[in-house]
Order: sequence, then structure tokens, then C-alpha cells
Amino acid sequence: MTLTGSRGAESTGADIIVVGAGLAGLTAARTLQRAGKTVRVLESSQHLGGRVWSKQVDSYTLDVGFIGMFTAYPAARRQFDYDALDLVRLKPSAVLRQEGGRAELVGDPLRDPAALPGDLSAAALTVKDRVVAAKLAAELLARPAHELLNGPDQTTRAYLLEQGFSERSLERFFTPFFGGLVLDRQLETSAGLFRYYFRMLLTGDVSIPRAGMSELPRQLAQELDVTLGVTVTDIHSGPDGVSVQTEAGDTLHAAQVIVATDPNTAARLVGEQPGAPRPIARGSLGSTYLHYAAPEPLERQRRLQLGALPTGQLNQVFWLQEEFPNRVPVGHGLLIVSVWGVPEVDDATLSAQVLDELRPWYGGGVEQLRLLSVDRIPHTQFPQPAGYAATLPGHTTPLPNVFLASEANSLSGIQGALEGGEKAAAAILGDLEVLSRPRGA
Ligand SMILES: Cc1cc2nc3c(=O)[nH]c(=O)nc-3n(C[C@H](O)[C@H](O)[C@H](O)COP(=O)(O)OP(=O)(O)OC[C@H]3O[C@@H](n4cnc5c(N)ncnc54)[C@H](O)[C@@H]3O)c2cc1C
Repeated sequence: MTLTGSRGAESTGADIIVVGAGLAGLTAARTLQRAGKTVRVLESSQHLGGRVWSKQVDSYTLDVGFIGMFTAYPAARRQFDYDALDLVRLKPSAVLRQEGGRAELVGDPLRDPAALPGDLSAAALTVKDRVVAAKLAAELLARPAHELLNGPDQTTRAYLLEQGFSERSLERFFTPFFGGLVLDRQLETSAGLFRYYFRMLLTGDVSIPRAGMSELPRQLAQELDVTLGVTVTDIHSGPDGVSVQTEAGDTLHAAQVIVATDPNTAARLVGEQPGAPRPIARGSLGSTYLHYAAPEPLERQRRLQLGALPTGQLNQVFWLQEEFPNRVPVGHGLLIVSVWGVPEVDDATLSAQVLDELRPWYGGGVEQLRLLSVDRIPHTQFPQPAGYAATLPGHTTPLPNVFLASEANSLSGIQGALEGGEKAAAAILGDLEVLSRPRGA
């Protein structure tokens, strides 16, 4: 990989310029380069990976926000060498934190038998809920994942009630479990997406590369020409190709350009007009992540913990410890806490609120937690309400020879970004087989 951080020249010598070095842009660039094209990637920030990156604070490596990646994502299986990523797999179960910090273990009893006794006593699910869940799991496993994602849609809330789940399970289990994933506490998100993610969890694991999430973009970017610190401000398309203007005042030319920024920036760069029937602009759902160092972990389980209180601020909580020796000093613990939304309070106030919520979980142990970082991420994902899929844009844009590689082409997440990159490259290469692959496959 060539990584440069300087001003670009007048002409790039590249066939294709890719704007944005997130997972979508890197996937598109690698696919095209492997097909023999000369590709140059321009990235505004000083790091690879866009929303998937890790930073160093003291002797800790923090994933800026991330908890993990689903190993069952079909596009991740195609794009990543899992062995080289050295994935640490989380247990296929989770701890729901109810009133007073009470922990209820729920999970897949076949794949995490240790969770079974806890699971059977978890009050978030009634006996009927468990029967309905087992039946639903069997049904979802019988069909290919992408079929579950596509087709007629309704809200997840309506779908779950229709299946026969109790209101209590919606509030105390499905909201923290699925709502937490898609940043939607009302469960208004597409039921297709719920079915898809549920199946991902039934057939794979949530995993984290041992060295941190930035291993994902690093693997994609090997051998690519990526220039960091270049912000593209304008794109013009004409009979001689496409020109790209940068904030530093350079103009770069290429035959084709792929825009692989977040959807809202992409819409602006390609000059999308308000009211477009299949808009690239998708809006934003934000989240906030706090990292704490601890002299020793206050919890020793490789399970995700979910804040189940409807009025609580905590979404997902996870401890990183000895499985991540390069990220956490020996014997110490690194606590990742995600908070719903982007609260408008200063860091100290937010951290005090988080510690107050953690106190019933860990008692006086919270006094040992030292705040390392607060990251507010206004665009974590875009909203995906029932029926959203019918409005998704394709890979062409209002500008000739300018293509879109984005999660906005499919679904908001790693699968969507990788798929967006694969198909934008396929659109340029005329690869009809990849282009006709169903969304989510
Ligand atoms: C905190 C957090 C948690 C998440 N959790 C999960 C999860 O558990 N599972 C999951 O599947 N997904 C998750 N996601 C979503 C997932 O990270 C994204 O869907 C995916 O990474 C999007 O990749 P992308 O390449 O499409 O966009 P981005 O990652 O946004 O990349 C776009 C790139 O374009 C660059 N750029 C923007 N404007 C310009 C410009 N004008 N000029 C040049 N470069 C520009 C940006 O700097 C960025 O590097 C999470 C996201 C966040 C933030």
C-alpha cells in the first residue's frame, strides 16, 4: 500500500479516482485494481477505514466506536481473509442488564451451553416467547439470508407481535438486542433487516480482529495507492472525463470517478437535487462511545452486555482484556460503552452519567474506571425504516462516469459498504454477474 499525505498533482495518471477510503471505497478500488485498472484513492481524514478505525490512547488501542463484525456477512466472507485478521469471536449470547443492574443471560443454548441456565430464568422472555423464538430461528435458517432481507416489508415491531412475541420481550429483549444494533428504540426498522441480522447471529459470530478493527481496512488497502488528507470539494463530468477538485486547490483528472463517502456527502458531491425518487442522501443516526481503562477487568466474560432499561442511556457494553494483548496492558481491562444518540452534554457530565448507570452493575468498582476517550459519531448509520429498500439508489449518479459505492446501495453496515464497493466496481467493469447478485448476498 502506498500512503501519502500530500497535495495531488494536476493529473493523476489513474484510470479511476475513488473518493473515500472507507470499506466501500477500498473494496471498489481493490476490485478494479485486480482487474487491471490504475486506481487512486483520495481520503479526507488522516486514517484509513472511514467509520472503521482504531486509535491509540496511552497504551490502549481503541476501536472508535466499534463492537464487532458479523462473520456470517456474505460480502465479508468474500473480501476478508479471516485467518489473517486473527478474529476473536464473542460468545453467541448476551447479558441483558435490567433494574438494579440485574444480569439476565440470553443466548443460543446450542452454541453457548453455559448460557442455558441463565437463559431459562431470564424474565425478559416468557416460555411462549422462547417457543416462538425457536420456531422463528428454524424458519429463518431454512432460507438463504438475502431472501429474508428482501421482499414485502413492515416494521420490526409489527413483525414480532405478529409472530406472537410478548410486549415485554419487545421492550426488554428485542429493543436492546436489535434496536441497539440499528440505533432504533422504537423498533420501526425494516423487519427484513431484523430477519437478516437474526440469521447472521444464528450462523456466525460477532468478532473483533485481535489487533483492532482497523485491521479490516488495512487488509483491503494492501497494494492500493491511497492519499490521506485530501478533501474532495467538487466533481465535474465532461466529454474528456471527470475532474475532481480538492480543498487544497488541486484539480485531478480521471476517466471515471467512484464516490465512496458517507451517503449524505456523496449526494452533495454529485449534485443530487432534493426530492430525488431514490435519494443517495439518507439522513443519519448518531451514537457516542466512551472508553475506560481499569487496573483489572470488573467482569470476565466474552459476552456483549446490553442496557435493557427503556429509560437508560447505555446501549452496548463490552470488556476487552487478555485476549487482546496488543491493545490492553497485561492484567488490565478496557471497557467500551456505547450510549444512545449524541447527548448534548460535555464529556465530564456524560461520563458521570454513564458511571452512575454502571454503579448498580459493578458497585464501588466503577471508581477504578479512568476515562480514556469520548467519541461522538453523528453519522453512525442511516435510518432504515420499513420499506426503505424500495427507495435505495443504484450505482450511477446524475454525473456521467461518476459512480456511487456506498452502504446506501444496500444496507447500513459492513455488509452494505462492502457490497456497495463490489457492485460499483462491477458497474465500471461491466460484470453483470456481480451486479445481479441480490442485495445482502
Ligand atoms: C460506531 C459505529 C459502530 C458501527 N457498528 C457496526 C456494526 O456493529 N456492524 C456493522 O455492520 N456496521 C456497523 N457500523 C456501520 C459501518 O461502520 C458502516 O456502515 C461502514 O463502515 C460504512 O463504510 P463506507 O465505506 O460506506 O463509509 P465510511 O466509513 O463513512 O467511509 C467514507 C470515507 O469517505 C471519506 N470522505 C468523506 N468525505 C470526503 C471528501 N469530501 N473527500 C475525501 N474523502 C471523504 C471519509 O473520511 C471516510 O473515510 C458502525 C459504524 C459506527 C460509526
